[in-house]
Amino acid sequence: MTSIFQAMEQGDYEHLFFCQEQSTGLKAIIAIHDTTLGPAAGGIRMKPYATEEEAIRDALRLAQAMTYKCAAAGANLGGGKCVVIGDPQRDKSEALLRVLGRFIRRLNGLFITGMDVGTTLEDMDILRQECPYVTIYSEALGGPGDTAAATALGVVSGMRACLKAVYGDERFQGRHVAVQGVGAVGSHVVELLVQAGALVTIADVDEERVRSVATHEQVTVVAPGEIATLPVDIYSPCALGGVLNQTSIPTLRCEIVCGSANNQLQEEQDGELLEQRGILYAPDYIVNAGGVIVGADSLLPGGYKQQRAEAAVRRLYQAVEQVISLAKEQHVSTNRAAALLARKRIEMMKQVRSVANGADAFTR
Ligand SMILES: NC(=O)c1ccc[n+]([C@@H]2O[C@H](COP(=O)([O-])OP(=O)(O)OC[C@H]3O[C@@H](n4cnc5c(N)ncnc54)[C@H](O)[C@@H]3O)[C@@H](O)[C@H]2O)c1
Repeated sequence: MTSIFQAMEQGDYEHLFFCQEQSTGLKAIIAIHDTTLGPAAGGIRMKPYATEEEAIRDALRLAQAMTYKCAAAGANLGGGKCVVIGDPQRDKSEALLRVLGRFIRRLNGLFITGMDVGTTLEDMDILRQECPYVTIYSEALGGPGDTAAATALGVVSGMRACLKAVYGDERFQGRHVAVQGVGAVGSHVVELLVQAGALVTIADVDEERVRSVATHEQVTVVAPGEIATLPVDIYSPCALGGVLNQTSIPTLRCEIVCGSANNQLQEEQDGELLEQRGILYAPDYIVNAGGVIVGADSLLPGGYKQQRAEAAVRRLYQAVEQVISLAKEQHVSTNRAAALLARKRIEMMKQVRSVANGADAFTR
């Protein structure tokens, strides 16, 4: 890696914090990318990184991705990430989590957080004892609880915006959706689609999962290898990343791709391949932002309120609508339009901030 300051300068990062505590073995890095739109939001990832450099790189990369996610999703949040160096099975302890909570509390709301790979909702409950800036925690403690349902609501709101753009009608009646992966998010997506009157086909490598979800008469099951190429209105990847690539895109037979899986496009240019095929792609990092949006609600006056949080998640409809219209206007793919939209929002608020600073200077 180039020097740390060079890396920060290249990606225009605001802060990089290193947290160390001997008795618990805590070694954590908190990257704050951009707080123009609001406090930096991002989860806590715990992984046995091979080197410190790898951990720093991951924190920087993921924090930047969060800036774009929040901005494009219309949230008033910036981007950050915390990575903890260690094996979650072996090295995680209550004391380590509480110390980390204290470090995050010291940042005074600059960074708000929840779980990610290697951390759980139970871990967040422990951190929450030390730090009010942990925004995803158990319902029993007054928090939003597991965010899979909110993520699914965001995905289905994104599907509605896509249906409206493609067919001029956002309703699901008579529409056919193929859901790939019916885990935490996918199972909720299926439930919402069934309620809305869609025909749903599902596939999962875990047969137990398939059995538990295929209980409605509107739901049919196919083998995992078949789900992506069904002739459907919407293909919804809710399992793995990289499913949209040079090999898979020519075989798709859907009008819309909209699902929760992270990093669905193997390469940025796969967005153009989808566009050339006339398939509308709802950028994954926008439609799967429901969890982050729900978390931010915990910070509002009176604490977490489910109805208010769900209303905010439903507004992902408008975020997707904006991306679709910007893509048309600029003749770019929807994934490029999402990045443009994110940059536009950040630039707009940077200008507002400079005006505010000017006014402050004047009154002083
Ligand atoms: N949970 C959230 O709130 C959330 C938020 C944002 C993004 N995401 C992303 O959404 C995706 C799903 O998340 P989740 O929390 O539901 O995970 P999960 O592990 O609960 O569910 C994933 C499901 O996909 C199945 N699967 C794996 N490989 C498959 C294949 N080849 N074909 C069909 N099914 C397969 C698994 O058996 C599992 O049931 C992930 O990419 C995740 O990163 C989740």
